[in-house]
Amino acid sequence: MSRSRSHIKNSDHQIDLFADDTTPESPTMAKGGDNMIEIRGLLNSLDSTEALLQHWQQAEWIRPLDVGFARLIRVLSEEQGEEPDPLVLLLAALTSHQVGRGHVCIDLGNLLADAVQTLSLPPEESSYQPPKDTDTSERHQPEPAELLALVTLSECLALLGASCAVSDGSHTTPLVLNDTRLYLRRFWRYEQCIAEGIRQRLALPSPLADPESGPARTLSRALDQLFQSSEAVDYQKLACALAARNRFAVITGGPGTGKTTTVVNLLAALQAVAGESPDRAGRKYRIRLAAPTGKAAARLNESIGGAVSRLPLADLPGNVELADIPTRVTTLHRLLGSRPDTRRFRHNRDNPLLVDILVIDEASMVDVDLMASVFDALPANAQLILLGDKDQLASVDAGAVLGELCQRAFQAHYTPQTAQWLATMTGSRLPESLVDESGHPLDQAVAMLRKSYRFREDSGIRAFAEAVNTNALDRAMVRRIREAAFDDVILLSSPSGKPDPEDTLELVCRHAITGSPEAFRNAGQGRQVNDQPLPPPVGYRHYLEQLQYHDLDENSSRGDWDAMAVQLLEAFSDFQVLCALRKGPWGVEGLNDRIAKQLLAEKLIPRAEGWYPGRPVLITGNDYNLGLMNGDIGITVSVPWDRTATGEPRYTLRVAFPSSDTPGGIRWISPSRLQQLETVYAMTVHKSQGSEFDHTCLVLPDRLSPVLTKELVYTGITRARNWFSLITGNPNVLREAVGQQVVRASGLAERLMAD
Ligand SMILES: Nc1ncnc2c1ncn2[C@@H]1O[C@H](COP(=O)(O)OP(=O)(O)OP(=O)(O)O)[C@@H](O)[C@H]1O
Repeated sequence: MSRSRSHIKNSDHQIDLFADDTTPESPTMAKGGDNMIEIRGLLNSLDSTEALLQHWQQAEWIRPLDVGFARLIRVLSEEQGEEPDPLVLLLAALTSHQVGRGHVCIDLGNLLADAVQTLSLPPEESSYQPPKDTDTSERHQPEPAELLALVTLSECLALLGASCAVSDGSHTTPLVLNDTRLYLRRFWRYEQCIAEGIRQRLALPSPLADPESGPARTLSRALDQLFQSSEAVDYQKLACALAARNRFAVITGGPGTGKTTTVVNLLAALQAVAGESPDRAGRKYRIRLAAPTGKAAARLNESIGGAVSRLPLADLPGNVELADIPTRVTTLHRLLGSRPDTRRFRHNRDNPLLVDILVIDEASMVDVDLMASVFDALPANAQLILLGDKDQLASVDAGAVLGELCQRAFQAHYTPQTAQWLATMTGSRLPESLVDESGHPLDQAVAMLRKSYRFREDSGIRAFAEAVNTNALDRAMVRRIREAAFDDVILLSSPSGKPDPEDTLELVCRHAITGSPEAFRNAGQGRQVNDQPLPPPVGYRHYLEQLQYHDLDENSSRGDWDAMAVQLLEAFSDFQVLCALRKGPWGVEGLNDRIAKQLLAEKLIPRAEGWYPGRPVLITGNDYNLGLMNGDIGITVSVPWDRTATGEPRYTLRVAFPSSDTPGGIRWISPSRLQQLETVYAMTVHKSQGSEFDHTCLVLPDRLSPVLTKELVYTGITRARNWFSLITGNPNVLREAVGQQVVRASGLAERLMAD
């Protein structure tokens, strides 16, 4: 079934063949010219298209994986007796490239309308010079946008539609075309699975839907006991009611808006309903709590215990006991049963999880692959509750599931029926602006918490984060921060007052050591949090001095060393430098190097390279044998547990990690056993998701790059619990960064809204 591709051999043929095309001709085509014909000619043969892809790979614009995928399409097509169209190969490679950039698919309309923006190619930091290859040195090697300017949407759709490597998903092909979205099959399937899992749960009837029913009355009584706020509208109570009614629900909110508090109350209310339900004969729900990373799980572990212990259990219907509300949080990988060397989990549709309710915290970090695995492993009628901050950076891997599901959360779009039900159940009347006759079923399952209980009204961290998030960061706000008008936020820049990279990077290093308390208002003195005095902000000197001056020795017990390591890890989490980039002087690599050298110069560490006491490390890949997860942080300590040949104690280095099994416990691991790690004086904002630090310093580079976005700056600011410092190589970069927003291509929201 070989097909000729003469229709794109030259533009005359193309115009004939696509005479009914409504897409306007591109200006480049209208201009015509030799160069255009030459560029177009690259799509005449498979070999020249493959050579071009390889050229882009050499330039590190696309990955070997992307070129390999295009080659696979060619091989599979040829096996079926079809010569694939070179344009199909090109689109296959670019779709794979987009997946590598976090997109679930490529929207061909957007691609052809603005290829540079859609693909981010060539990358802004690319310094590539074309190689002097004998075959290619004379030929112009076009950029993707130049090539794509010569093709039309209908041409792409027609060629993809005719290719044996592409289908609408109804049979197995490596590419799936859905309207104008082109997917790698795997990612189309993930999206299908998630959409199906949500849709099916939203359609399940709820015993709570009738406010007069027994279960609904129990829920209402429980909510009244659990929420005794005097506010006109208690959004936590509303969120709780809404999430209780649906087998799928999302609760989103900024830092400290009470997501943990709300979910604990929700679980108590659901157990009260179970306890009173004759169908269940007093059997409570099996509930599991999970988070995408070890760090996020540990943080929820810390906060949930307190919230559970404050529950007014005695006042609740249904004989709810403490043991009915879980306090142990596991990672999603552990819950699903990850296995080495395969992305398939032990729990799946053939071996579902034994759970009635699953709560996933920090759900913004869950990519489509993992989310699809969750739906695959959940029993069909199990309830799924996602918690997270919709405005944070999306997952590192493809997808922005939480963000998409919460696209309409701010306006809520509750139907009058939902508003009435909520009023009956909670006694709170929703503002009219949140009610919408044409609200969609998904809207009825999404709740947004709108009041921060962690940050006071006058908090700079809160004001700064809100301004970034709502596009309200103006000069006046920046001036206020610069002039230390807030207690908790400072903006530091080059002492010379001009953007000077060397000066500013020096400043970052000095700040990283002391935390610059003197730069904060009143030198950071005199603040109180929950009526307790708050110590001033610190830098890395704080934990390194704890390590230098500890008084343990060979006679100290393992328990003493564990206790010291717990304190050390806690002290380390009091400060963290965050940055946007990985490479270069403003990235993790450059900053780690510089900060380590400065710490060495100050004699806080004995050397700046290799392993040494005090070296903090971040695990960058899951290691199931050691039980370490991507994102875990450990600190290197010299311990006297080895023996010399004569039996004398000998000090060797071990890395202390918080134990994931025993709260407050420590695991000591020999550095030689650790595989994927990096020093963590500086950490990317991406890696910091799910973590919080008492004092966070965000370093922005002196030039804009595509990774610098509003979401990144917001996520960086909201990692700070009490103190936040911003250091920027160029003040304009902050303004420009918050003007850039992450938009990830995906069809999930549209699929769910299409019903
Ligand atoms: N309704 C409320 N009234 C008073 N204090 C509250 C209320 N809800 C939450 N808090 C307090 O606010 C703080 C933050 O609450 P919580 O940890 O539940 O928020 P969160 O949204 O989960 O925070 P994070 O951003 O850390 O995930 C806690 O100290 C909690 O006790």
